[in-house]
Amino acid sequence: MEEEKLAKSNWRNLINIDSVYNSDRQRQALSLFTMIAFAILILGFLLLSNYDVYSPILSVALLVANMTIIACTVYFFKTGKLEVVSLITMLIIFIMCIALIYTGGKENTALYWLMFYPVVTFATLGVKLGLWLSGFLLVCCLGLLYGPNFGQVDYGFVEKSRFMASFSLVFIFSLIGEFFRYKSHQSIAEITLAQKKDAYTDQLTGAANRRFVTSHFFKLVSDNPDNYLPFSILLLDLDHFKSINDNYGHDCGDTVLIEFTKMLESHFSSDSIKARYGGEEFVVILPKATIQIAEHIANNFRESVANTTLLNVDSKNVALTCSIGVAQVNKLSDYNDALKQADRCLYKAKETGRNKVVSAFM
Ligand SMILES: Nc1nc2c(ncn2[C@@H]2O[C@H](COP(=O)(O)OP(=O)(O)OP(=O)(O)O)[C@@H](O)[C@H]2O)c(=O)[nH]1
Repeated sequence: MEEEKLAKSNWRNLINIDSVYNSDRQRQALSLFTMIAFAILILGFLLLSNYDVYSPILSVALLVANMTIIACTVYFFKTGKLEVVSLITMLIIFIMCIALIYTGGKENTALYWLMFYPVVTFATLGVKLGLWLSGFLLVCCLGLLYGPNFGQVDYGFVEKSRFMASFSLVFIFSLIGEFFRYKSHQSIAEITLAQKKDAYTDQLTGAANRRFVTSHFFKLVSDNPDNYLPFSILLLDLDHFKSINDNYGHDCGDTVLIEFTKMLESHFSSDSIKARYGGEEFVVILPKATIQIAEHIANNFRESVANTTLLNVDSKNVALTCSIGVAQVNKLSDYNDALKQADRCLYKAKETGRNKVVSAFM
């Protein structure tokens, strides 16, 4: 599609792929809460069966971790703030991991329990935050296992080195897995956006098509009615267009449609929607415009079409005009009725001589 043709088509910026991002968010939420369910059970079980063996520091850390993730789950269901909940949960589990290494857990087996941390952090927080939190835990492990003694338990040399090696591998593999998952998700999102834009674009003129209006624009209006309603519909139709095709050929007819679309783009404000509804029929939607304003704008446009050369054949200008029917939409459910009204007005404009604007207001 020519860039020039679409230069002013800011309707394309209205197209989004929220559904793709919502399904990724759903994946993140499902991962987090399934893992949380397991974590609550395991932490509860460990605490109940080992409270007499664990050091008080570890028992308190496990209890606080369990209470916090239960509170976070409740908070998520009340507010839907997934990112905040994921971050708080992983920070609390981070502190629990430090307490585990520091105290050694039951019979100094704490190190085994740390392996899950990078896997869960990358899956729930993504590459950047996963890198920060898991990387920081790796550094803390290094400090606690090989650094100065702050009262932490002593692990054997072989145990420490094997743990560091395997924990680093889990960290690196989790990072690689999440990085490429993120990259492929981005490509899928870009492909989906391109396909969606393509599906909503009229191939000949580069204007929006009818599907854009009924599938996408309607949703925008129902989500933000105050930004759009009331709006006016202009139904535009080129006069005697068939004779252009018959006299100058189909390619010339196509050129006229493209030039007419460029006129629509340049004449109407960038927040209005201009769509080709089929053949030589176009719809312009003017947000927050009453029928009186729309009728005035439509008349200006009709005049400028009549005064513009849309087609020049053998250095001769071919005169073209358009007829326009106008109607107002006060609520979205009225759209189809208003479109029929605009269609009746357009028919009247054609019947009464063409190169006219007829509005449902008159
Ligand atoms: N070149 C070209 N012609 C098209 C296209 N789509 C529809 N048409 C032609 O548009 C013409 C529409 O003709 P009519 O519906 O009779 O309307 P009209 O000649 O404009 O007459 P009035 O609307 O009554 O003024 C037909 O000849 C279609 O073949 C297109 O994409 N390209």
